[in-house]
Amino acid sequence: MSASLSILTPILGLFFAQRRRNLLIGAALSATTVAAGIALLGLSGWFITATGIAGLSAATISTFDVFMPSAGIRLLALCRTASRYGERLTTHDATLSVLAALRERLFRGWAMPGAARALARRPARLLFRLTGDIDALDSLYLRVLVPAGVAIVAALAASIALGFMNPLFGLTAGGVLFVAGIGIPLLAGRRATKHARRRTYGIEAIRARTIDLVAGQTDLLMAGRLIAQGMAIADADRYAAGADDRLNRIEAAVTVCFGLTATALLTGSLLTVAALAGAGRIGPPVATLGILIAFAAVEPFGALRRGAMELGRTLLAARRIAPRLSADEEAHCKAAPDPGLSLFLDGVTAGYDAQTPVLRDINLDLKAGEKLALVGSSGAGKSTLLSLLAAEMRPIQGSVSSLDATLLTQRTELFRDSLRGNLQLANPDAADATLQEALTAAGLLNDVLALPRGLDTPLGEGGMGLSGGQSRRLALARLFLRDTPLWLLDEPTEGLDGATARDVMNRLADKAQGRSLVVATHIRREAAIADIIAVIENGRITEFWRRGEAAFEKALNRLKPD
Ligand SMILES: Nc1ncnc2c1ncn2[C@@H]1O[C@H](COP(=O)(O)OP(=O)(O)OP(=O)(O)O)[C@@H](O)[C@H]1O
Repeated sequence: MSASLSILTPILGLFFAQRRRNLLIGAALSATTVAAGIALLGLSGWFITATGIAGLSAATISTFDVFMPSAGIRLLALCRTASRYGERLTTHDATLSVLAALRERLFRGWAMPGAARALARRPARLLFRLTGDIDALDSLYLRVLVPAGVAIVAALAASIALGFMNPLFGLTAGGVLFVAGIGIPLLAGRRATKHARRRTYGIEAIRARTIDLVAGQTDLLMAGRLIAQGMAIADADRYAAGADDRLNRIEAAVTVCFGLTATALLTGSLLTVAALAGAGRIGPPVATLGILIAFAAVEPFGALRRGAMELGRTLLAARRIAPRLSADEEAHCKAAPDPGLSLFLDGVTAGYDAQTPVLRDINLDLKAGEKLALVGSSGAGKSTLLSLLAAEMRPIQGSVSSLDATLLTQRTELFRDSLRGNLQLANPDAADATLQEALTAAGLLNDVLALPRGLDTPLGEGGMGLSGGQSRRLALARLFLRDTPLWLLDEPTEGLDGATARDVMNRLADKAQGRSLVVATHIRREAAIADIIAVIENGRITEFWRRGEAAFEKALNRLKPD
């Protein structure tokens, strides 16, 4: 368990690094609320009993001071209300702002090179990290740490107060409160971890399968798998519900344990104060005070019940998020090549798993400003090489260094946003004039100006509302807005008609002047832009020709004609 708790260290570090003052003030106010509540209940009990006894005789009725205790009760009541209000304000504000910062940090991590591939492979899982896991962390401070701290303060305060009546009484009550109050939530947290993890996986599966059902409805229907997919969702639902059921049982067991502890403590306290009062060591008002203090000291432990259940979920969330927090950002940054080079690969082996490398022993360098075409049959490893250069993946062996690069993938990724929003992804600060310049270079400005809302035209999911050619030109305009010294293009004109494709390539060649370019292609018109052709077969570079060499033209002529 201590190993599990150590997982919380980076998360706690983040909490306290960001809003240390507010979190500490919140915890202090929380402890004040509980201490005031215990004192209020104890003092009220003492006051009622003492007043009743004083009223029994005419001699004491006139000397009994009712003003001080009642003023004390009013003060404690006010203090409790004010500190509870202040605590809610401070702790919730601090927690929410820490979580917002954490969400931003994770999001930035996933916007880095390398993350797109992971996101594409496990979209549901990563979405859950940003939503469910971060939400689970808000329990860490509010429902686990603060209640645990407050419960310890309450146990200490009760132990000291009862210790004044009888040291053994104080020690025993404090011991029971500590052992049960902290032990039960820890045990429950430990038992809940497995089920919390299952519940999380179940919910992830429900989300992923439901998205597949909605997005792939037509394909599923054609393959006769629609009902099977529905059943797969029901399976995931049953799995999550089973885990939920186990968690509810654990929660119910915690409630029973806390109830039994509270009853045992109260019974013990009642018997102890009765014995002390019987022996004349304390009077009836102090006996009432003792029982009520024990009664009030149990209350904060009730709040830990929820925390105990959340502990499993929180530990799991922390375990999943912590590596991302400690992952050094430089790990994803590529090394820069020697001056004068735009990229340098030395003995590179790479692949999607270490057992089956896709690229083997690749040695390649490209001077700054040179343009390289990667050709080879389908599945040879061209796109994989581009991913390596874009730092989307890391080599299994060897080293890769390249200048800052922009990757234009085979698919045009357009979002449900305005045309302007889709363009500004490449350069969030770009003004309309810059966007229009990029659109002109991509040959799309006239089409955009013909639209009634121009740059404000909303696009549907996946760029719906634009033709294939227009979408590709929009992707091109986005590339032009990225002023990086190296552009990586994966079949940039695939799927376009000949005239549009030639136009796109001319515009690309224009804009690429002075930059380095690597284009993965099967088509002659795309490779024709290059100074060098590298042929990849089965993950190895088998040929390497420079413009001017006879074999360069031969290699070009082997490609698919325009
Ligand atoms: N995300 C992935 N996970 C696992 N294997 C992959 C992944 N992407 C590609 N591969 C495999 O890696 C090998 C090389 O694929 P890659 O896409 O690099 O080839 P390519 O030369 O670009 O092909 P094409 O010309 O058809 O685009 C193929 O066997 C492919 O199945």
